[in-house]
Amino acid sequence: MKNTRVNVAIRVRPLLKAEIDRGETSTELLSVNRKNNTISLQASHSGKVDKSYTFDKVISSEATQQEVYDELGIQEYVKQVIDGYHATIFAYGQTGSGKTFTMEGYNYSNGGNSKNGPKAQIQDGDNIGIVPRVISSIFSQAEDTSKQTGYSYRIYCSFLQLYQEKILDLLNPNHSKKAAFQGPGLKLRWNKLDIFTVENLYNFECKSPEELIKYYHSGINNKIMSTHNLNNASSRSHCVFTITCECINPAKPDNVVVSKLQLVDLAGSERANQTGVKDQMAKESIDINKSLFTLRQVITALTDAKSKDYIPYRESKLTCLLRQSLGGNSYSLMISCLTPNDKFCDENKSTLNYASRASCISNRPIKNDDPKTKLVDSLKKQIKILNEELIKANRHILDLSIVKGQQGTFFGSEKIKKQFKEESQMLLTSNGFNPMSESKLTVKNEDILPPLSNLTTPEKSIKIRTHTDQFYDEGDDQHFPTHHPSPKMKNLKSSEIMKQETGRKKSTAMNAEMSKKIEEAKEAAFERIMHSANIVKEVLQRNMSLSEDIVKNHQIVDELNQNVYQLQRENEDLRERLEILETITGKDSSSLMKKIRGMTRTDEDPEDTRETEEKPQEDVKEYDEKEIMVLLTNSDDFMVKNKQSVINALYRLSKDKQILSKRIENMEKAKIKKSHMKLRMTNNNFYNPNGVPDEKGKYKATLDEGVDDVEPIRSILNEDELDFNNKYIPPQVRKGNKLKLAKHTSMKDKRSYPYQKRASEANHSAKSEIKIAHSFNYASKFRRTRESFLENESSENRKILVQNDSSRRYKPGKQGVVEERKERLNYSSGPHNHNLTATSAMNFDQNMLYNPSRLKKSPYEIMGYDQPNVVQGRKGKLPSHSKKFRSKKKF
Ligand SMILES: Nc1ncnc2c1ncn2[C@@H]1O[C@H](COP(=O)(O)OP(=O)(O)OP(=O)(O)O)[C@@H](O)[C@H]1O
Repeated sequence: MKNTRVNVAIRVRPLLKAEIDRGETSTELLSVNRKNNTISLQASHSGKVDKSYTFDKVISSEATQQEVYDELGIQEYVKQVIDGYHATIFAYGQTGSGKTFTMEGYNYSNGGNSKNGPKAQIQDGDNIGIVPRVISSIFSQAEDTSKQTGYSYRIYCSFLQLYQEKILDLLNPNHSKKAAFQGPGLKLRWNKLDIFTVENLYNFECKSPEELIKYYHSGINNKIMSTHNLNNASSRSHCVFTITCECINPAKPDNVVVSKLQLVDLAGSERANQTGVKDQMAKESIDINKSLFTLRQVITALTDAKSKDYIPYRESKLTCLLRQSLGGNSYSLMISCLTPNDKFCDENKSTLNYASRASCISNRPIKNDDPKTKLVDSLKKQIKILNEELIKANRHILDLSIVKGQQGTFFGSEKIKKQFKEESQMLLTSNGFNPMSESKLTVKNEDILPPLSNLTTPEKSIKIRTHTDQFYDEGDDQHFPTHHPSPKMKNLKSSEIMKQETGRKKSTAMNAEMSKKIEEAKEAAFERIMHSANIVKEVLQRNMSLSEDIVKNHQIVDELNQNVYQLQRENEDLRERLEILETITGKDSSSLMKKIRGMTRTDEDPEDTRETEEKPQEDVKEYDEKEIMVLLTNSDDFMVKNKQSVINALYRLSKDKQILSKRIENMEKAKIKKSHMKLRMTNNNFYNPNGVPDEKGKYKATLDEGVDDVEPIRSILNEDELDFNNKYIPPQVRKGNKLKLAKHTSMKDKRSYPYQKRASEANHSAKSEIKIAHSFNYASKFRRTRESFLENESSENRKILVQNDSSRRYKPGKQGVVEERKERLNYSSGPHNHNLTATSAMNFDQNMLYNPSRLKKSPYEIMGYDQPNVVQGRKGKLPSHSKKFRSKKKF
């Protein structure tokens, strides 16, 4: 198994005729060097190179489809699949950048009344893209390999689209019906190895390229396309065409190798203000952006050493489907498409950044052998190792048997036993033993010596002699007849014995002297060695301390790089969150973006900075959005506050939006009932964003039961910003600041309890009153937020938005001047009535929200968190709305 990177190629499309007609330009913002495979991005119109990137392949706009196919080495990927490996080719980039053109290459009709939008005009020719070329190539490659190896191949195909997080089968006719879009779609299952498979997906066997391409074309016709400002035929779903290849070896018919080639055409990221999409298409756009956001998170996590432990594959079905392609066992190629249009410099930069990150992802392709065959192979390997061990053991027994002069008992297969017996017989005969005297040689611990076969010949002979001498001294006549001393010794005369004795003494003395000298020499040598070893040790120690220093320095550099990288990531995160904000609110955040860019840019683009400085600061206390701006512009710790304030703003906006829609609904009902406007408030209006119930357990309603506020901004929240109920946790609470949490809880209790007590005494549904008050709070808060939005809207939009706001009972004005205060609803209230007059509600509203000093001190405001103020008043009384009372009252 070898590691391989995800290969990344860049393709820049030419400027389209429609773009030229609109007067859009491509003023070398992207300069492509096809030779070096580099692409540089120039800082807007300044001519300065902003950043230069190098990829595996960079293809400029004039390249033909055939050149793209050849230069990207698509044939190689097909070959890997034939050889039994998985491969993935996917196109990535913003909308209209040429992904579908690269993968399919067909022209699209102009949509019209067609059910699924523009239709592909299937044609053959030079313009066909990667998939049709792969289809014709895979069969020919399979045939060639089959001729060489004798293997046979079976080819299958499946085609799915991921539309609004639903998997739909493009080859299943039922899935192209409208009902299918409303259904749950196909299920995604995964196994222990985290391999995801789509349940019940049609998989057709194809005998020829014609059959395969027929299925591909029928799938293309079923996919959902639409027209928007940036693309006449824009994919509204991510499409995955999978070619499965089964390879059968006739010698091992049970071993079927199954490999897959995934060809993915992703939908492009898009901005609502550029594409001009509305209604259903706007929803599609949010889903596309969400899944691409997760894809980018996966790419980031795979290349970030810190977050490698958790890769968020499961957060989107798209990333589940690409699990094996990114950080998995597949050969992968990412084709990042760019548009040369100057307008999309930021989008191109983002694409290039993620492409360059993706090129650092490493995959581990493995051959997809049949699991049974894999097991058999591994068992065979084990048997081989065990046989080798057995041979070693037998050799050991053989050596011992020679030493003892006996035939040993050998182990293993008959063949091995026979081989060793013959060898041992030969050796015993050559050493003068009787090979026939076979005995059971028991191997004791002390017998286990290093195998003699491993030693060189002289050593071997010495060893054998040592053992034989040992037996000789013991006088083992029977087994060592040729070496037995007794007969010779008996025949020696005494003088000869004497001579031998003297000679032996002399030689012993000489030997002793020699051994003394040797010992001395040894000691001297040892000292010298020790001295040298000490020097080496010192040098090594010095080296070690030096290398430690180097490692430390590297760590410091790494940390610094990490910090820089982190800042860049946060900056990009912010941009993306703003995009999502823009998609949610339908509002152009480009002015905000400009400011942020102005903030982060220090040395360049003085124009932007000036613009930020010149814009007068407005009353920050009055408007939430301006509060954010102040945070953004004045903060030292820019990134942290910036992120938090954007989250707060998103959070408030999403809440306000939902509350407003509820409010509108209620008001509509009220209108119908004319004289008896009963505001039946359900628990839904009442919520406790921190999920902390009061001590009486009265405030059980949580975000989950009430408005599901987190969902629209969920994708931009980090794990640690949500509690186990998936609720957003404000930073102060998250940090475990118990004091603040306690204060926050007790204040809420103080304010709520007397009111409830009073309500129960009066047999009055305080709850519903509180809820109404909340509802009004929301409405007016929304109004304030809306006012700030309206300021930036064109007069036309402003008019429409104001008209649409059916809950607009208060005219815009500073510090809550209620102009329609006189309005009384024809509706009675009393202690036994479960409802509350609109006047009372207005009073709550006025009292609680339009007193700026109170607002300023609200704990929720201090915490940067938008909690509706719980009704506050004197015990047992409804809070007064008189000016006098209002001015006295304080938190
Ligand atoms: N290399 C190219 N040469 C000529 N025309 C191209 C090239 N690339 C793209 N185009 C044209 O640009 C337009 C947009 O391309 P395409 O539909 O492939 O974009 P896309 O990235 O798939 O967009 P979306 O994400 O919205 O589906 C099409 O009209 C296509 O024909």
